[in-house]
Amino acid sequence: MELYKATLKRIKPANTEVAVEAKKILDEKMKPLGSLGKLEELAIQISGITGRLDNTILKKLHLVASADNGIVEEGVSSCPIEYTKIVSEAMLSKVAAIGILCDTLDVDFKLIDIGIAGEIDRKYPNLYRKNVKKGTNNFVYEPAMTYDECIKAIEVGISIVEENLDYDIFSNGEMGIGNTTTSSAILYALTGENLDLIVGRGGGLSDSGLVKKKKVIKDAVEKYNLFENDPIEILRCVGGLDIACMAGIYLGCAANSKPILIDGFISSVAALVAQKIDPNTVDYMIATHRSEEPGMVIISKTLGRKTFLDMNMRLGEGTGAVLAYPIVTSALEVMKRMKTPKEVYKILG
Ligand SMILES: O=C(O)c1ccc[n+]([C@@H]2O[C@H](COP(=O)([O-])O)[C@@H](O)[C@H]2O)c1
Ligand SMILES: Cc1cc2nc[nH]c2cc1C
Repeated sequence: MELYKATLKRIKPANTEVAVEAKKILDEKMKPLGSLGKLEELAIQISGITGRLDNTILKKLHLVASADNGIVEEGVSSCPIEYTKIVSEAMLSKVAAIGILCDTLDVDFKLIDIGIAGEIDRKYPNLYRKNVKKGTNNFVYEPAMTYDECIKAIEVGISIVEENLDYDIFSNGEMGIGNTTTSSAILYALTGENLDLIVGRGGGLSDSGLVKKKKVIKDAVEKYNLFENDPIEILRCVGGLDIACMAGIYLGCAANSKPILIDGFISSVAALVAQKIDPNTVDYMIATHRSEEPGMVIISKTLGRKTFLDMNMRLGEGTGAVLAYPIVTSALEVMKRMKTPKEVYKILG
């Protein structure tokens, strides 16, 4: 609880003066005003985040939070429950998508067991063993976790960012069968939007499964009286340990002036939780790809951040976020290396 409270005290808005200065520098380059579109926006945002005009991304860290969800007992996922553990190990062994993308794009990768039900017996150098609980409770019958468990998972996210402050930029993702149900429930409680616009098929749910998924979400949000409730109460009643940990990662990045790339649906819902805890956290977040889950439209509107990749992806793991690294890196290189017309004339004699 102490780390959570102390971190909230340290979160400040990004530096708008430096962002304005960055825009001025970009406007002077040899190009029509604003013609590099999103690349310019990214360079300006990152300048505001770090408070510097000479940003280089050398070290990139991708964090995946893995956890099981008790709500899967209700038949809300088509995926085998043991996949949370098996796919997590596949990621660590670099045979699942995210391990391969991180390898390809020179991104360091660490996985956090924040609540996997099974035990990972093998040794992995990049595994954080921070299990708070062996999967959450089924929220149909009781809150997914206690207040203390929820704060503990958030604090793990914060402390892992703080252990890795030698990195220039972070990204996150998750693995957890059933987590499109927990994230949809949070999104519903936070926004009160139409359930049909929020709830999707996740890993590939049947028609009858989808009806059940909407019903358990609606019933739980009403039962626990979550509309307009405090974000921690929403998170602990119907959320997941993976989402709590990612919310902590966003808070940790904001408190330490580090940019963080958001991934798809679940990672974006965790971003909304962090936004609700402190709206200034959004200054440090970079939305990347539009997941195919239907609720992404409402998330973008609520977060006020537009995605720039549309790859028809809905895997999770942070795959969309990691694909954005070359674009973000390019934005900073352009800002640093492009010249003004005067400089170009001088160079070319
Ligand atoms: O990130 C996304 O946008 C996304 C959309 C749909 C599914 N997923 C992944 O699929 C799993 C959850 O699906 P489900 O149907 O079990 O709730 C979980 O491991 C997520 O990483 C991820
Ligand atoms: C195979 C598989 C891989 C995943 N990676 C993230 N979520 C996943 C869900 C499934 C089912």
